[in-house]
Amino acid sequence: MTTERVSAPSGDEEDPALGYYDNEDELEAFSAGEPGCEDGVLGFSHSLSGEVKPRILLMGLRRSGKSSIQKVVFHKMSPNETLFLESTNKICREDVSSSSFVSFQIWDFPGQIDFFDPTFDYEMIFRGTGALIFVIDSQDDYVEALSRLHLTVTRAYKVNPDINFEVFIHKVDGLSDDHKIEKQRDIQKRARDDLADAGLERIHLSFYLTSIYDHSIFEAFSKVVQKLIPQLPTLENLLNIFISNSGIEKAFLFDVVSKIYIATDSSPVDMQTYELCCDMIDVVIDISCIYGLADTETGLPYDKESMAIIHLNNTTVMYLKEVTKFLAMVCFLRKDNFERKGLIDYNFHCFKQAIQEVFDVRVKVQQNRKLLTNRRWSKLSLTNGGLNNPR
Ligand SMILES: Nc1nc2c(ncn2[C@@H]2O[C@H](COP(=O)(O)OP(=O)(O)OP(=O)(O)O)[C@@H](O)[C@H]2O)c(=O)[nH]1
Repeated sequence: MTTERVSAPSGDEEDPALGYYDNEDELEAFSAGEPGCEDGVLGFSHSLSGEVKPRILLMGLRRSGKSSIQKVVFHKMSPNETLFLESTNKICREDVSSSSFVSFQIWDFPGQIDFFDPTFDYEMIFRGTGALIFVIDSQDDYVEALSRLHLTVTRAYKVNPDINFEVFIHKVDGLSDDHKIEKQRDIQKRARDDLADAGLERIHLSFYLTSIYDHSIFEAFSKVVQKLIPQLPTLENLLNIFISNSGIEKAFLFDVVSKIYIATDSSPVDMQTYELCCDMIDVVIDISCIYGLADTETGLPYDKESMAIIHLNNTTVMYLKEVTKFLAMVCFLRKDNFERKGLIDYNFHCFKQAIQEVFDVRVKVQQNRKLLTNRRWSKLSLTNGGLNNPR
């Protein structure tokens, strides 16, 4: 996945598929109201181009672990290195675009920000938001975090009831299993009671137990991202058809860099299977990085030929194959069924073609949107004597 800091914000069009809306005026208003923003991190010079990306906000009290989550998941930072992260004092916006399917912006908020300062245009922020992740430090007293969560969620809901509210009960690595469950139950109950007391029980909060020291943070992020992929039901369907015709037990579609799985078939996911997939991707990428040649476009040593087969000691076979330049399919199947590898490969070929068609539709939608935007701009510049042309 390519992660980059961007200076140009995304488009202003209403996205029929995603239902998000960005607007240049709004962005500029926000920019003006947030004096601490760095150019190049939050430069809102021109937003009327390109694709609208769903926005994921990372919020929570200071030192709850927001920046660490972002660095570990999207920058491959080792968890121990996060000990040396400095406190964030500006909103950091980052574009994560690895494919048409996994493409969004992450906004990391400083913990100490006065979120409801009148100069801070929170309405604009929430209006274009797809998911709000609220991080609660489970190793700390969470009373203040809960009241902050309540305030944030209720304000955000008023502006945009379509936001997915995701609560990460974070840093659970220090807790025993019983303790984890107890904490989750307590936090969940208090948060929901607070909403019920305010007559807002219709607001749905999803809870996840997370830690950067294991795979739980990747799994939680996968679920958050999946909710923002409008093609998810189609992808799931394609995977169901693929596995039922190939004698495969479980299949995941992974983003190879972040190890976020963007879709899986409809059978339940267990953590161990997910962890094995992550380990397999690490092995493939690490070996390729050492001995392979990096693709000039993506910078990744991962291409059409990339594949791996691992025979586990319990008669299960893991099979990884490249789907697109950023995506890989990882499957689990019995050894006996792997004897029909020709059939699996043929079905995989059909699956890949179907995925390509889904991609093409999305690309067409984006191109049409771009055309429409350009037309609107040329009309605007004509009426203003050519002075308004942003280019
Ligand atoms: N044990 C443990 N520590 C964590 C975890 N995630 C983050 N931390 C630690 O928590 C501390 C604070 O992390 P940050 O990512 O800087 O927190 P933040 O929320 O971005 O803080 P601000 O920028 O001040 O808002 C760091 O020392 C991290 O190493 C985790 O899952 N487990």
